[in-house]
Amino acid sequence: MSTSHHAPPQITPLRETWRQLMTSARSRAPRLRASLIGLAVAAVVQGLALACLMPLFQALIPAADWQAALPWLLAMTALMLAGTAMRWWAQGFDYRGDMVHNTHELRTELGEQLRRIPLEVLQDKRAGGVNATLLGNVDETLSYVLTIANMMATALITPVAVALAALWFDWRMGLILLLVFPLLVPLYRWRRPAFGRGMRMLADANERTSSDILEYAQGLPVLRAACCAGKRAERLQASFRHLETIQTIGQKKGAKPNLVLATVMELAVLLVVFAGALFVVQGTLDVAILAALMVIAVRFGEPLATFVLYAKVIDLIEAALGKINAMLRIAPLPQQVPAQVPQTFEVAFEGVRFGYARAGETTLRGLDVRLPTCSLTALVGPSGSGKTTVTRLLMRHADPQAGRITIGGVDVRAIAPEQLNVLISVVFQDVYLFDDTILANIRMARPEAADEEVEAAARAAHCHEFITRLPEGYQTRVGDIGGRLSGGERQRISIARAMLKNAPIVILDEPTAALDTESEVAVQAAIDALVRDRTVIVIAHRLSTIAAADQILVIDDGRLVEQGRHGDLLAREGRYASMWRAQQSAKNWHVLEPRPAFRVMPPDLVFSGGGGSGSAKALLSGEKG
Ligand SMILES: Nc1ncnc2c1ncn2[C@@H]1O[C@H](COP(=O)(O)OP(=O)(O)OP(=O)(O)O)[C@@H](O)[C@H]1O
Repeated sequence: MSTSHHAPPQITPLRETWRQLMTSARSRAPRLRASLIGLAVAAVVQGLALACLMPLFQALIPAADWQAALPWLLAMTALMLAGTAMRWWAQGFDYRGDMVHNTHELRTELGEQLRRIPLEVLQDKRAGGVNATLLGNVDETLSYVLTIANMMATALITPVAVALAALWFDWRMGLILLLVFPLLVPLYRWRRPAFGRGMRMLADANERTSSDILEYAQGLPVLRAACCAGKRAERLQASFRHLETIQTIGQKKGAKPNLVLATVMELAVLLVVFAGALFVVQGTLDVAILAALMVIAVRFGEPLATFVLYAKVIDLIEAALGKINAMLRIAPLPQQVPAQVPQTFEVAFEGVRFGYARAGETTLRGLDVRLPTCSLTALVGPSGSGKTTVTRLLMRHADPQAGRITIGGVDVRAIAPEQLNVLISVVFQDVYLFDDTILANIRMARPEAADEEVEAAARAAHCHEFITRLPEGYQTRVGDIGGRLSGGERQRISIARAMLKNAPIVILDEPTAALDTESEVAVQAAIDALVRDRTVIVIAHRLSTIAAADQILVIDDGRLVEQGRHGDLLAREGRYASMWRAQQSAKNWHVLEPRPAFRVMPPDLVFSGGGGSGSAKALLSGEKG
C-alpha cells in the first residue's frame, strides 16, 4: 500500500471511476446516481433557459416587440426556476444527510473489512495507511463528488445544450459552438494522465507521511530509550521532504498546462464572437442572435476556464476511490460450509505446510502434532523457527497451503470466525490497552459481561488490588494514567480479559518475558489461574518456565525436531538438551567489571534454579501438577 510511490500508478478510465464511485456509495448508490443524473438534467435545463435569450433578443432588437418577447421571457424564467429546483433536489444528497450517512456506512464497512481480511494481509499494511484510507480517502471521495459533478455539468453539459439549441436559430453558429465547447474534453483527456499520476503520487506520499508520523509518535518512548529519536526524526523529515517534492512536481506540472487550457478556452470563446461578428457584417446573421451568444459566452467563460483547475479534484477522488476499492476487494479467508462448532478442544496439526505470501519460502514444513484437551504444550526453538506462526495458523490469521488444523476434530476452516474467536484466548508479550476505562478494557473480551463478572475476572487475574488503588478504580481511564501502569499490571489486565473470555484454548506468547522478577511472580500467579483446565500453548524462550509442560515441541526451521517431556528430552541429549545446557550456563554470566550491578542477563530473571523458576512452578503446579 505504501510502496506504490516508487512506480507511477496507472490511470483509471472515467467509466471505472464511475463504477468505483457507485460501489463506494454502498446502499446510497441509487440516490447518488439519481442526484448526479438530476444535476445533468438541471444543466441541460439551464442551457435551454439561456438559449431562450436568442429569440428574446430577436424580439427586442432592433425594435422592442413586447408581445413576441413575453412568451420567451416567461419560458426562460420557468426553465431557470425548474433548473434551480432540480439542482436543489439533486444537491439534497449532501444537505439531507445522505452523504454523511454514506461516509459513515463506508467507514463502518471498511472497519468490518479490517476484521475480515486475513491478518497476514493486514500485517503488510502500515497503520497510518489504513488510517488514511478510513479517514482521509472516505472524506475525499464523498464530500466533493456533488460539488465537482455540479461544476462539470455547468462547464460541459450546459454549453452543449446551448449549442444544440443555437443550431435551430443559426446552424453555423450552432456548429461552431458544438465544435468549440467540447474541445475541452480532448484537451482535458490529454492532461488527465499527468494529473492523475500526480494525484496518486500525492495520495501515496500523504499515506507514507501519515504512517511515518503515527509510527514515530507511537514509538517515541522506545526511540528515546534507544537514543535514536533523532535518527528516526531524520527519516520522518525525509518523508516530509518527499511529500514536498511531490507537491512541487505537482504544482509545476499541473499549473502551466492548466493555464494553457484556460487560455485556449478563452480564445475559443473569442473565436465564437469573432465568427459571429463576421457573419453579422456579411449580413447573414441576426445581430440579436450574436448579442445573445455574446452574453452566453461571457456566462460560460469562467466555468470553462476554472473547470480545468478543479479537474484535479476528480483525480483526487479517483485516487481515493482506488484505495477504498482495493481495501474492499481483499477477499476474506474462505469459510467451509456448513459451519461446525467443536464439542471438544484437543488441537491437531496434520501435515501442515505454510509459507507467508510475501516471504517466498516455506515457514512450516509439514507439522504433525496433537495437543490433547486440557494439556499444556510448550513451543520452543530458535528465533524465527516458526513458533508464532504455529499459533497464528491456529487462530486462522492465514490458511496453510497443505494439511489442516483441527479443534475437536473440526477443521478450523469450517469454524465460523466469530466462533473461533470465542474458542481461543491469547495473552501476548505486548499488551495493548485502549484509551478507555479499565472496566471497558477488561470487558472487551465479553461485552455482555456484568460489572461483577469483570471484577471476578480481575480478582482471579490478581489485578483487583492495584485497580482499586487507582484514583477512580475500575472507572479510571487508561489514557489518563497511561504510563503509570507497570508492565506486570498491564499484563494482568490482559490476563483478566482472557479470564473473562473463558475460552477453552489459551495461547500464551511469552507473557512474562519482559517483566521484572516481582511482576513476573504476580503475573505467573494470574496465568496459573488462567490455564487451569484448558488446552494451553505456551511460546517460551526461557526453558525453565516450561519444564513441567505436558509436552515440549522443539521447532527448528519450520520442522518439529523433538517432542516430549522435559526429562525425556534432556535424557535424549538432542537439540533440547543442548539448548537447556546453553541457558543453564548463561545464567551464571556476569559482567564483573567495571559495573558490578549490571549483568549481561539478570540470572534471577532468566533462570532461577534447577527445574524451573518459582513462578514457573506456580504456572505449572496446582491442578496441572
Ligand atoms: N507476516 C509475515 N510475512 C512474511 N514472513 C513472516 C511474517 N511473519 C513471520 N515471518 C517469517 O516467518 C518465519 C517464522 O517466524 P515466527 O514469528 O513464526 O518465528 P518465531 O519462532 O515465533 O520467532 P521468535 O521466537 O523470534 O518470535 C521468520 O523467518 C519470519 O521472518
